[in-house]
Amino acid sequence: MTQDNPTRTAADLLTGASLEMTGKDAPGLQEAADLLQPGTRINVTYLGTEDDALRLDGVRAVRQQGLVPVPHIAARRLRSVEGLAGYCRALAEADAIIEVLVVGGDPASPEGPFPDALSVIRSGVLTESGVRGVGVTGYPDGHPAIRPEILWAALDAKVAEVAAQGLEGSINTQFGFDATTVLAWLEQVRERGIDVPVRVGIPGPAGVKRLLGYAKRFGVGTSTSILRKYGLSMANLMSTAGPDRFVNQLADRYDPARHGDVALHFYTFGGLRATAQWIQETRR
Ligand SMILES: NC(=O)C1=CN([C@@H]2O[C@H](COP(=O)(O)OP(=O)(O)OC[C@H]3O[C@@H](n4cnc5c(N)ncnc54)[C@H](O)[C@@H]3O)[C@@H](O)[C@H]2O)C=CC1
Ligand SMILES: Nc1nc(=O)c2c([nH]1)NC[C@@H]1CN(c3ccc(C(=O)N[C@@H](CCC(=O)O)C(=O)O)cc3)CN21
Repeated sequence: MTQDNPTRTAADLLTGASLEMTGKDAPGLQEAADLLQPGTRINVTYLGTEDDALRLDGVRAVRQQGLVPVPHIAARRLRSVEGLAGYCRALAEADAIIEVLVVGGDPASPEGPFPDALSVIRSGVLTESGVRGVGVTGYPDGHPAIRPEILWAALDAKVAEVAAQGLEGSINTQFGFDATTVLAWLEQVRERGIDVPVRVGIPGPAGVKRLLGYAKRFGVGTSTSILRKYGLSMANLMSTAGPDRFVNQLADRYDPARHGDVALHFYTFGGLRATAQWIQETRR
């Protein structure tokens, strides 16, 4: 430990952490809200299994709790420009168009006019709706269907476009289980000259079976050694695994000079209260 690189604790790193929910988690948010710091950002996903009405339920629930909604927009799921504009209008009416996260979207081919996040940002619809901040995604583990050089080029282009529109940029990463991979990826991001804040995605405490299922679905690395380091037991699928070790490792080795502005983002996978509780206990 040197004076210009003081050791951080997990509690330090948890300041300003954000959480993620789906539209149907709206009732669950009520049970978690009392555990969250005022002003906590809550992302509301844009799943193919939900519609705008359900997503808006989630967004409104966030507002009702005095928290800050960060709605997601999945480019490839949008059917039309009007559909995007309509969703943005509804968000504005719900006083929820402060910051959005634009993701590519999982459909193998686009369902409408937007093949990627960049085309949504370029459309100008977001700025016309009054958005001030736009987040984009990052992939410390890579993406199963997209080559790394494509991902890096897309990241450069999106961050540049967001800045050119005078918006506040940020990067939200896919969840992962390996702090070493995340730190190496952060160094690469900064070496490219990208200096926007990064929210490092991690799963909240959840059942092992569920975590592994989502990891497989989204192409997140789960080698035996990574899982062991994370503290997740493959031998006990019925157990629960929390991000304790991951967050401690990240806090130990985080160096602002090399990794830049970093916060944490929790994928709650249906466990909003469990995650909120974990954050509260770890911040103590
Ligand atoms: N929270 C969430 O919902 C998250 C979703 N994702 C998913 O990761 C994928 C990539 O997203 P972004 O980095 O925002 O990409 P992007 O929109 O910036 O696109 C980057 C490049 O990959 C291509 N691409 C995008 N999605 C694709 C797909 N599903 N299949 C094949 N090629 C695709 C695009 O055409 C473009 O060339 C998307 O499928 C996105 O939904 C990733 C992280 C979190
Ligand atoms: N490529 C990619 N696509 C995504 O859609 C995606 C990611 N990555 N990374 C993580 C986030 C978080 N995601 C999710 C997906 C589903 C639930 C969810 O709550 N699902 C319900 C029902 C699904 C089930 O029964 O399996 C649940 O109760 O778990 C939560 C977050 C989707 N997300």
